[in-house]
Amino acid sequence: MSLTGVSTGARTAPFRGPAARLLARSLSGAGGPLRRIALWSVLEAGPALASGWALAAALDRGFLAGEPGTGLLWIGLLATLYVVRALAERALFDPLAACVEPMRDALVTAVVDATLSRAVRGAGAYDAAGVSRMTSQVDTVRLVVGALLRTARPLTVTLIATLVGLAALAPVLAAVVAVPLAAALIAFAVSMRSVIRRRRAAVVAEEDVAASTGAVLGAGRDIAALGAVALACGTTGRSARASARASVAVAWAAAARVPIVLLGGQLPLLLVLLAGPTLVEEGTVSAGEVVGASLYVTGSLVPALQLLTGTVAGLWGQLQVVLERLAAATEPCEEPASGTVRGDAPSGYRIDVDHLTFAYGPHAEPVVRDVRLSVPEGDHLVIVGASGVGKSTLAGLLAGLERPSGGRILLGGRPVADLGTRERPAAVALLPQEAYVFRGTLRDNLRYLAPDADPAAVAASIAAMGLGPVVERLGGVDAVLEDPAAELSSGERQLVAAARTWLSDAPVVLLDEATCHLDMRSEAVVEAAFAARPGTLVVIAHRLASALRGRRVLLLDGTRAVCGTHTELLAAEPGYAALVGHWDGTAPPAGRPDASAVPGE
Ligand SMILES: Nc1ncnc2c1ncn2[C@@H]1O[C@H](COP(=O)(O)OP(=O)(O)OP(=O)(O)O)[C@@H](O)[C@H]1O
Repeated sequence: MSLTGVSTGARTAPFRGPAARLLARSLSGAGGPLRRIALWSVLEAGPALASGWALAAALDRGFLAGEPGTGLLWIGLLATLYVVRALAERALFDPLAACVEPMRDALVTAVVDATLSRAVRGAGAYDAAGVSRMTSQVDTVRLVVGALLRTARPLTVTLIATLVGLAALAPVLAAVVAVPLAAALIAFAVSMRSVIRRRRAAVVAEEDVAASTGAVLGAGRDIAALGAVALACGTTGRSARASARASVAVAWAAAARVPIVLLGGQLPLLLVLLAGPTLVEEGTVSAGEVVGASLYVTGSLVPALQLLTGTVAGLWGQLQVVLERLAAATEPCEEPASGTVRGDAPSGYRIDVDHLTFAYGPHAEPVVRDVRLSVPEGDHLVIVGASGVGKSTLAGLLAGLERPSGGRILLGGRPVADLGTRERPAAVALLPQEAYVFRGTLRDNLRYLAPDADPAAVAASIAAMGLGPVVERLGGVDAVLEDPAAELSSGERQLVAAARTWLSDAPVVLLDEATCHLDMRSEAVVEAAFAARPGTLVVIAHRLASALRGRRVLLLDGTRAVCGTHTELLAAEPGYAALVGHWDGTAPPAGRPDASAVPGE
């Protein structure tokens, strides 16, 4: 099983499709630093280009020709090139950082954007653990790209410079080296397919271990109570063994690359040494050129091939797999109805709930079952019920955030779930428990749903919510909230979010325990302000006082939805009386529920 749902199929070619596009997108602003890196790489290539050539000259024109001073001069030149390379390597760190750090920011932004837009559009559950896992994968990409720029780049430069240097020194020896080297590079490219396939399988297997271990740890008490320890251990053990097998397969793929170094590095050296004496005798090459060619092979080619088949191959495979997973997770989801109302716009804002049923999965028990309800324009309805009975689910359905599994909800005659992403919050404002105050001024926060609100309207919303002391403490509505989570308490954040909703034009407001962090007095102020605001108010209550303030109460008891006034429900519904008793400890008097209430029948 893959946690991110990425296929483990046979797609093995490196950097195609979404993974390549994601990498290109994240590096799109790095043109300048990449050009600087390329420039410094040319200087870095000096020793690889000139080492064999300088050594051959030192021997042929210096030490072997009885001119040790000239020989030393050539050796000195080579040493200078090494110093220049060291300086170039040092200068590379700045452009490297300028390349990978913005890339990390771009990837994190893409991950968070995709997760938020999926959650907002209802295309997937909000997955905080997934965001955390993906941001750690982003860090892996940053580290691997940084490491590849430090290894693969000089490696490529070295390979090219070595071949150029060798060809300039002794073309015949260059030909001897080039043929097995080309064969080795082709074998390497082919082997990378299997490396990436095996590495992908290893990552998926690791995720399986994490998932199965997490499931077992999360249900530890249940497993112990069932006496199913052996069964649970068997499951996680199988995942662990599969992961170990996948890791061994990766190691075999790495080991299988050793012959590539023998083919592309050691064999050319052998050929140069075998052919050298004959070529020297024929006068085709000098002794110094044979030694110089050997230095090109042993000093540059063999280390480069070792680096290529070891570190670089591993990093490349890792980058490919991680980018694939990030690309799958950050694929944009479709914008429903391009933010417009499908079909006709709602006429009015009466809510009609007809045989509404909703389950969180195709095989799950319905949380909301066959509910019928009418909420006329301007109503003040309070929804109550035991914890977990489905109140928030119903609120989400009324706000059009969830689509009914059966039945329908009409707002002004139009299915609320069909409203576009812009019209929906303008028609139905859902204020949940977790108030979100974003970074910026208080004024921008308050006017988010009503960008045209004038200062007087903003001041009215502040007064209506009793937010004045908070605004004063922060230094006015234009004070910038740098870190709202730290600067405001949970209750203050709820007040800001409430004022924002109060200021909006939404004709229907749903308060889903939106005042749970306020004291009773502040909660009364907020609910009274919303009740006095034109439009419909639906409150999910967590206190008796909220139920008492409503015009009607809808009781969810898990099997039915019963609607009536507080007095009527108290009289006729033992479940409601029990809830009220739980809230304030009083015994319910007798009475009769509202006959017009529309429970599931
Ligand atoms: N996204 C979800 N996926 C699956 N099940 C869910 C999801 N959200 C809620 N549930 C389940 O649906 C049921 C109803 O949850 P809901 O939050 O609507 O109840 P509630 O009455 O609002 O509870 P509370 O008063 O504790 O907030 C619960 O059993 C809950 O575990």
